[in-house]
Amino acid sequence: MSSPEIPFANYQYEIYLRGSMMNQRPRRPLDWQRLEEQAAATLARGPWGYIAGGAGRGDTMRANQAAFDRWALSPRMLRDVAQRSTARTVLGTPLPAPVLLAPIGVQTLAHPDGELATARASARTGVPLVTSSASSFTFEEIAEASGDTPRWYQLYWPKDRTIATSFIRRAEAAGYSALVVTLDTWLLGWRPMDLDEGFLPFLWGEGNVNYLQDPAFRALLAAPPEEDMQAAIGQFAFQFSNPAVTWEDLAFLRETTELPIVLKGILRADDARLAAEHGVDGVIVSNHGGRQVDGAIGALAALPEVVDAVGDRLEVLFDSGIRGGSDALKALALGARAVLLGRPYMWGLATGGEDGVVDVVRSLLAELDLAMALTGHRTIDDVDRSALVATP
Ligand SMILES: Cc1cc2nc3c(=O)[nH]c(=O)nc-3n(C[C@H](O)[C@H](O)[C@H](O)COP(=O)(O)O)c2cc1C
Ligand SMILES: CCCCCCC(=O)C(=O)O
Repeated sequence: MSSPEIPFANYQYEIYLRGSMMNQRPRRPLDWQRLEEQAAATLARGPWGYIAGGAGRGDTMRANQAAFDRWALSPRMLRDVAQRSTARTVLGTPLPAPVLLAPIGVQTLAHPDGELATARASARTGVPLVTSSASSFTFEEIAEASGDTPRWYQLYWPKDRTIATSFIRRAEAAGYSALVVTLDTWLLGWRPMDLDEGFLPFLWGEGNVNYLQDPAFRALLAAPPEEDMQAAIGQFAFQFSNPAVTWEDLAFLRETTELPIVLKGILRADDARLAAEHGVDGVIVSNHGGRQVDGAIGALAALPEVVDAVGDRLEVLFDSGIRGGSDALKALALGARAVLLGRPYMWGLATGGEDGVVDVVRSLLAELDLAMALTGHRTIDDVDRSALVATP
């Protein structure tokens, strides 16, 4: 396990010390709302809309935030929190905290170093990155940049199984230790901000490097992409997603890899039970950050029923709406084994590249550590639903 550069609890004191002794202020706002505003001012309209935007009227994005407001932390006192740890093992891998960086595609939209910067930030903080199938650099390049920190690979399951198998083999060879299969984005949601701009970064433009360099993909082409890029991109657009997949197809993935398989996008107890019956190792309760079904349930509102249904059979992770340490603690208290951070690290990337992502991750870990301690818990395993009350 990689160790973070600075113990989380010391982070805020380091900031105060730098301010008072050296007159140095943080390079970027630590408040993520203000960081987001800075990112908005940094990015061009298309990339900004793509990253920040949601489906339809944005009701699901709002529901994600509202779901956190329905729970309040209920702090306990005098419980000796001097010695504590946020460490937790997730899918058999010890981590400094139950936090990962959610798969986010085409990160060069936010910064020219894209996923390489995020991967280096992952290496510096010990917080794993989940590399997207729609990454702007190859899985191999990103794996190398993430050093010894554990990393997971997210699959957008292609139509042709030879490509899926090739991607999985490449991910295994590059040292990814879990396979995340995203279930909620076989078709792209209705995204007015992108439609207004006519902006769809991952499908057109220069194509997807992971496909263009893949031997199984290239074998399907009449001419290599270097000779006929138009046809290669057409084939990529056709292959990229397979809306015909059903639960029965999971057997193929289970037979293809021994990596733990995690299904991302589960929002119901019955689907969670099906996941358990199909032999997967984990699920991520997520609505894709409100980017897919407008009017869908806030992701946190779905978490308790999924944990109650399958929490004793597989690991239940959570994303969609984490905007600070208290949010992470609420999700963990509701039974999430770990949480994934989404858009906020893109605001760090947009405003400060690798350092920007490091700052966002460190502030999340520091705030989580403090929220854990100030509510009277020494370890994450001590945190359960008794830490919460439902708000009236
Ligand atoms: C710009 C952007 C691109 C994304 N790309 C992917 C992707 O390639 N694969 C995936 O599984 N999820 C993707 N997601 C969804 C995230 O993994 C995660 O579910 C979501 O960001 C969580 O919501 P939040 O950012 O509001 O917390 C993307 C999200 C954003 C904002
Ligand atoms: C067929 C849809 C692919 C979407 C890839 C990127 C993504 O997940 C996003 O939310 O945008």
